Amino acid sequence: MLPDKDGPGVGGGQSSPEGEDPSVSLFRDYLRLKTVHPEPDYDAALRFLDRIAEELQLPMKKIEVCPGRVVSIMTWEGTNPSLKSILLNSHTDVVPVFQEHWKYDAFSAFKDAEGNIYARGSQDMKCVTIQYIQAVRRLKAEGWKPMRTVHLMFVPDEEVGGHKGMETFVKHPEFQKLNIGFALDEGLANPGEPFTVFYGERNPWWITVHCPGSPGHGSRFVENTAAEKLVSVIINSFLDFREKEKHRLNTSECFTLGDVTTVNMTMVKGGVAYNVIPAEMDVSFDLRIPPTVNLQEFERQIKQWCKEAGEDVTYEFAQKHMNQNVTSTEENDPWWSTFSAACKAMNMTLEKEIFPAATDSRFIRAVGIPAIGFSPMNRTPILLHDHNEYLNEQVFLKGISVYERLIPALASVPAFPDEA
Ligand code: MET
Ligand SMILES: [Zn+2]
Ligand SMILES: [Zn+2]
Repeated sequence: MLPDKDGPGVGGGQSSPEGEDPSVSLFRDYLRLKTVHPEPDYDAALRFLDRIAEELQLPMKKIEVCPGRVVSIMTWEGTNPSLKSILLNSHTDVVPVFQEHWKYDAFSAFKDAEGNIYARGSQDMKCVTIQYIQAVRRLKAEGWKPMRTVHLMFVPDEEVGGHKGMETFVKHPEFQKLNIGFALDEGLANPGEPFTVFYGERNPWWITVHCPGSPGHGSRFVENTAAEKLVSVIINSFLDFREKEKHRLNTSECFTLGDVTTVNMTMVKGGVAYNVIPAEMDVSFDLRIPPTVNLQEFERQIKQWCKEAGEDVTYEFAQKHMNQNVTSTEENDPWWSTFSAACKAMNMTLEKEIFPAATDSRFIRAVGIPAIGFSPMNRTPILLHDHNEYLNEQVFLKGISVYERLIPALASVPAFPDEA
């Protein structure tokens, strides 16, 4: 089959490849925008979203949270706008690709004979962005109106830690003005029939351990070297702990990745020449810690590991998320019960988990707003950040219908006693 040569389509589907659902064409157009790190083309995404807002006839607000980093919000005002609103969140950026490992150009959104659409962002999370948009488009076309206001939010820089995106924006007065009661954000695919939903996340800690030591000539037995401390930190502490956690995950039937701590050594630095013993070596780790772990105790453990490696061994954090809020999935919680009942009514089975990586939901939960991570992709291998990331068009289309039911359900949650 020849690669698809159709140019970018338009939202209404005016230039869809023949026989293709216009929602699929719109999805593929969006996938072709190179919002890829390290230099995402955010302007292209903003132009795309501007056009959508115009088509949907929804007002769009843009807030530049940091230079060149704009959060945009399309607002569908509810019939009772004083009630708390519903947030449909998605990030616009995607992670880099190793093109040589891809079957197709990662930004061509090639669709194969089975309807699998290959592109960076097809699962993470451009699918969800377009699903929200198309669900809203259909609901508007049907003449339905929300009671609670619905905000569609498009955020930059999630994939690089959210510092110039959601982390900053949740503290902005414009965020508070949105008066959000409940948020939906990204989840993960599920290879089986059920859908996975995430009610919390592991805390990401990015840590660098500095190991100073005595320098000297590479031909001698110098005492107290940086390398000896580095080995002690790596082997006797972090990686030992890593093995224990891996064992805990592999021997427990009821654990998923989100229930244990992962540790990965991701960077090592140090040294200038073969024959010069360096005065310092640094090692960095990516840690992901479940919300059930006592973080103060865990940091004491890290401090102890460093101390055992040498009195002068220190550490610093590049990322240290401390908030452990999780979202209620009790049946008496009005948001959860509405969400789960709507899924049940569509015969969907849900698997509740802790998200193993990190999303912008952690910042939303940290300011006290309940958030559920959910990307409606079942029968789909988990391929986010991987080579040959794809999503089947039928799964994608089904997801639009899912939001077409979820949005009205959530926007109709009756006023709480404390709401105006
Ligand atoms: C820890 S910052 C978040 C970046 C990315 N989503 C990850 O989980 O690695
Ligand atoms: Zn994502
Ligand atoms: Zn991601």
